[in-house]
Amino acid sequence: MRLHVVNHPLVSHKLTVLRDQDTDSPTFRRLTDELVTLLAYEATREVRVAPMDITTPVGPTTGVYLAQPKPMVVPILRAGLGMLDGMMRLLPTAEVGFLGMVRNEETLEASTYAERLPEDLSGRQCYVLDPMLATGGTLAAAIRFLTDRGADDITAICLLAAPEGVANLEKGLEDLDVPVAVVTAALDEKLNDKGYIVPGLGDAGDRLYGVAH
Ligand SMILES: O=P(O)(O)OC[C@H]1O[C@H](OP(=O)(O)OP(=O)(O)O)[C@H](O)[C@@H]1O
Ligand SMILES: O=c1cc[nH]c(=O)[nH]1
Ligand SMILES: [Mg+2]
Repeated sequence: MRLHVVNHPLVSHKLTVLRDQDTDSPTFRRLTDELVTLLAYEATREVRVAPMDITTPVGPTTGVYLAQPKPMVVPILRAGLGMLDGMMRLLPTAEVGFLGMVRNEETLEASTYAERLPEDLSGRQCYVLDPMLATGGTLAAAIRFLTDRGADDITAICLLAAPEGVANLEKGLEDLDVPVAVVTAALDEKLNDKGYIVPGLGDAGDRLYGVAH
């Protein structure tokens, strides 16, 4: 598994405001959107392209276009939905599939409550969107779900990651014969005893959309 922590002053600045407990929901949503677009630029570095001949007003040349099959963008509900527009701004022709997952706040086990994805993802590059990589349980299950359907290249975009979650993910996917990359704006210090990222930003879903329970 490849971990890429995007090191850029604009990313750090936006992330600082995002983390601030006094940042309200509308601002939190806008900053999430902006951060994702910046992270997506790095995350799509290996997106598959094919050569294409075109003619400019001055003469012929060969460029590239996004290869078929189209990339699949997979936001993990709820919080990942806040990252979708920012991603689609860079990859407007991608397809979108949805995974609804929730972490049990007592056991920290992730479970899937909804899915809307093609049965066959053979040969598809998938971009998973989830702001928080905490214990890694949610992302590990999501990646396994996609590779079980044939996805052959997975990149996850997360706003924040915890070292424990990265290690768990690496271990949990050891047997997987599919390249996996995680692109994040920051690798934080640790998890607290409730499985929250420290210093983190709190509950991403609640800060985007309001308290769920
Ligand atoms: O790495 P993990 O320990 O599995 O935790 C991370 C998950 O927890 C949060 O989702 P949550 O269960 O709060 O659902 P929500 O997005 O609906 O708020 C977050 O959005 C991730 O999906
Ligand atoms: O810090 C955390 C951990 C899991 N989910 C969140 O939204 N935040
Ligand atoms: Mg939540």
